[in-house]
Amino acid sequence: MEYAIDAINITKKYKGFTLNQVSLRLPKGSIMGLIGENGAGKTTLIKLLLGLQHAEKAAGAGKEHASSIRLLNQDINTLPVSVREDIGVVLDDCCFPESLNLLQIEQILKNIYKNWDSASFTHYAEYFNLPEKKLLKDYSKGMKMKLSIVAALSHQAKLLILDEPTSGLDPVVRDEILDVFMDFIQEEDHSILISSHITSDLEKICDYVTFISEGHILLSDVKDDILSGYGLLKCSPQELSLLDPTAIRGYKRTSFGVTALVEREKVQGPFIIDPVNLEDILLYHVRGN
Ligand SMILES: Nc1ncnc2c1ncn2[C@@H]1O[C@H](COP(=O)(O)OP(=O)(O)OP(=O)(O)O)[C@@H](O)[C@H]1O
Repeated sequence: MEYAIDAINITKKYKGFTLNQVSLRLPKGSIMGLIGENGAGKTTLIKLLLGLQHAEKAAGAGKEHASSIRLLNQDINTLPVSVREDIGVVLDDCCFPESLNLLQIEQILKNIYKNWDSASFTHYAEYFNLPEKKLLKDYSKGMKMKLSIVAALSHQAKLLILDEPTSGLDPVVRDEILDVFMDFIQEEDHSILISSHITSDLEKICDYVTFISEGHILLSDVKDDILSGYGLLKCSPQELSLLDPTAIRGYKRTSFGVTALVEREKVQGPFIIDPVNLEDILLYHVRGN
């Protein structure tokens, strides 16, 4: 399988936080969602992938400690400018000068990107109803986010890396943005990594999902396999204690007994297991006893 992102054993240490030997592989042609609680390490991981932060040197000499980040088949440390242009980035803060308007920003971007596509920029700016003459400082939060997305989509990128591109936006705008991402992914060599707290957005568009918590990857797999492989089991504490412990990923006490996140195939017996969503999976992994 070819990977748009192939990151192995990435470690980053801050005071009080370690992103610990994280690996992440995004198959070419697909969308992966990155889900985790506040402070889980999503932005740190994204910045490492983009080379905006540097990972720690590998701990040992052996192959099992080897660490590398490859984007579009190139090592991040030696990424040619031409490949950098193939990566569209949206970070959670808008990085354009506030004193400029849309047209002035386009002039700057045109000079930066060799593959700049003015027609695409105009198309997406119109699609998102972005005013041409208004200064950026007078844009709403949603407009600024849309502008970042329009820019990322206008230099013929093959890989989009998006840090919370729909956070703080209303459902209508989010839906418009998700449609644009779905459109982008129609090209078979296009791929997207997207982090979000809005798990329903990720549930709509992602092929793969990676859960991260406290600097560790909890789970990374095909979204449909995750959703069909896990379920919520309501039972008594006694029944829970009889289950294979490895089947239980977390549980909460309720007024009726307990509700547990379980791996369906490891549960024997006449239990009814309810379907689960991505939010439940994160909550039970992180907060379930
Ligand atoms: N430059 C930095 N210096 C020190 N600590 C940092 C730095 N950047 C991030 N951290 C710490 O790393 C941890 C992970 O932060 P990160 O921003 O990656 O989380 P996140 O999953 O993106 O969170 P959120 O969902 O709130 O945006 C936090 O404890 C944060 O304080």
